Amino acid sequence: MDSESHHRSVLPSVAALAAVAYLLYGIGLVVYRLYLHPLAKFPGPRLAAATYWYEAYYELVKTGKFSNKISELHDQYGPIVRVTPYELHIRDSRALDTVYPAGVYLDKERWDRSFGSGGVLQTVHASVHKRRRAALNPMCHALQFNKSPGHVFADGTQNSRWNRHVVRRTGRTMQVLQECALTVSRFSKRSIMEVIHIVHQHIDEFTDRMLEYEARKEPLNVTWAFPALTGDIIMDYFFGFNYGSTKHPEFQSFHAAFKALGLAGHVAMQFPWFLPMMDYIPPGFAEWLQPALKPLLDLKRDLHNLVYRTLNGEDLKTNDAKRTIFQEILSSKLPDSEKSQKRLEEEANIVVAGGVETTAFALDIAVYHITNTPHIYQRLHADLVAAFPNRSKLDLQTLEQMPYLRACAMEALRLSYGISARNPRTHDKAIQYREWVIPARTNISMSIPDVHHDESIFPHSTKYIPERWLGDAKTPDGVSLEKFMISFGRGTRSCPGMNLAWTELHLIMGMMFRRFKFELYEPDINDVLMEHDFFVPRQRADCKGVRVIIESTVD
Ligand code: HEM
Repeated sequence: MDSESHHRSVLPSVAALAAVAYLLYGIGLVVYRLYLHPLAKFPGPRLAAATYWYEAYYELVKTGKFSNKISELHDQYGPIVRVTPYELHIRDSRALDTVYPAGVYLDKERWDRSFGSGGVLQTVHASVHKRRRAALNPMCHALQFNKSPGHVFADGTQNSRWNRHVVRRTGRTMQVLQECALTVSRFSKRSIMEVIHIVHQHIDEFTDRMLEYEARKEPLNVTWAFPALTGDIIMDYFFGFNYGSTKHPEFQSFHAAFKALGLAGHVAMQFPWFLPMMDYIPPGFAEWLQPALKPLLDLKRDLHNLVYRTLNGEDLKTNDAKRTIFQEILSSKLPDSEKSQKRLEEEANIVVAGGVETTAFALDIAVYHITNTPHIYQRLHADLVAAFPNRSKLDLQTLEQMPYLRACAMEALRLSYGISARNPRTHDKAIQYREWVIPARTNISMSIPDVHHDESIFPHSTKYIPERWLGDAKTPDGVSLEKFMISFGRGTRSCPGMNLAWTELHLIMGMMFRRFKFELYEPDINDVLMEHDFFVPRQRADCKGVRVIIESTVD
């Protein structure tokens, strides 16, 4: 036999051996996961315990429907279910403190697969997250005040050993604010006021656009308009410039691009090669494939340039905000490896992604339900008229003290969820949950929509009922209702953009419901209902968006 034919005869047997070895490995892995793995004793479908293809089927084939399936599994198996080979999901609002304990930095696994490892949101390791988060905090209006070390505040956060505590301005933290009285209120007002003129400026532009639609008697699609507004605010706030989306005739913003990305996060989660591959696709080709991606591709290009030039010491702001996020990170104590071009770009992308759609969707929900429920509109409008007899002057401080406005915003936040994805944490120690001992280093997740639709806490949970937040709102067993409003997450990884989001909600809702009244155009509840869990909640693909006919109020 010559050497060529010898090679030909050997090759198939090598391939066959490799195939057999792979098959045996696969069988061994499945047997291990089903019978020998420490999670083997936990309830759940065997297929989900055996392979990630179970998750992949519901996320990819059924398009973002694994969270629905998980709800069905909880109905069948109880409050704790093994949903993938290495993950337990809990549906039990009372377990929040166990999974997201106050002041404890925990690992968060797998989100880096969907979004890359550079942003704070998807950082896996607790120690790295802590450093990255500290570098961002000055941008997020962290408020610091004296309180004894170890003190646990009403929002569940624990005071650090430096005798300082970070307070954020949310409904929940109002209790914290009460605890520390005047000192914090003063700091809080000052920090918000540093950027308030920029927010006001964009809201004024938005008001002009509303007047334009009113004059033309044309319905305004707020589902498209709000991301333009929140996008301009975020861009100015973090990067010192904006794309003028609010002024754009069609409110061109990142919204269409985020919508078009839809499944991409789930694809990347299942196939680790997907994200790196995307980096190699020339932007022009990506835009040709999916024109809706243009604004995000522009953003990517602009952020790349901005980071590059900032790294070279240029000051590139076009507005009068104090510093850009890049200057903030570069002057932080992060090691140099954390200040690379790629890392800064990924961080920048994540704050845009985190701040634009979340706030906009909460506003959609508010506009839809308040307009659709006349008694809510009437009460809110009457409150606003009483607080602001002069319709053209609205100030944040007064708006923040209006209980019904706040209740309307809380209900919008509750029904918009923030993030619909399972929110995982990995604890270093074993955890006791009911009769179960969850082994150390297990990936445990809970989901915000589950808590927000817990009927024992929020009766008629699918309904928009601001009144549930009025007065000293409590659960039937006397726990503050705000403990279960987790749109901004919980614990050390909770949303750092809360201050800004609340400021936007107060000012935008205040302006809209003081100065205008609305009529829904072709109302469709599906415009504000989650159909797909694409990490953030997404509506049915054929939804046209919340559209309103605008009329200026005369009082
Ligand atoms: C209504 C508005 C918003 C909602 C409901 C919301 C919700 C959330 C949630 C649920 C998380 C994840 C928390 C976790 O992993 O436990 C998060 C994280 C984050 N959000 Fe927001 N967000 C909002 C607005 C904003 C804004 C305006 C910004 C930017 C200024 C922002 C920036 C971020 C960032 C950077 C993170 C990652 C934090 C970390 O992992 O430490 N968000 N947000």
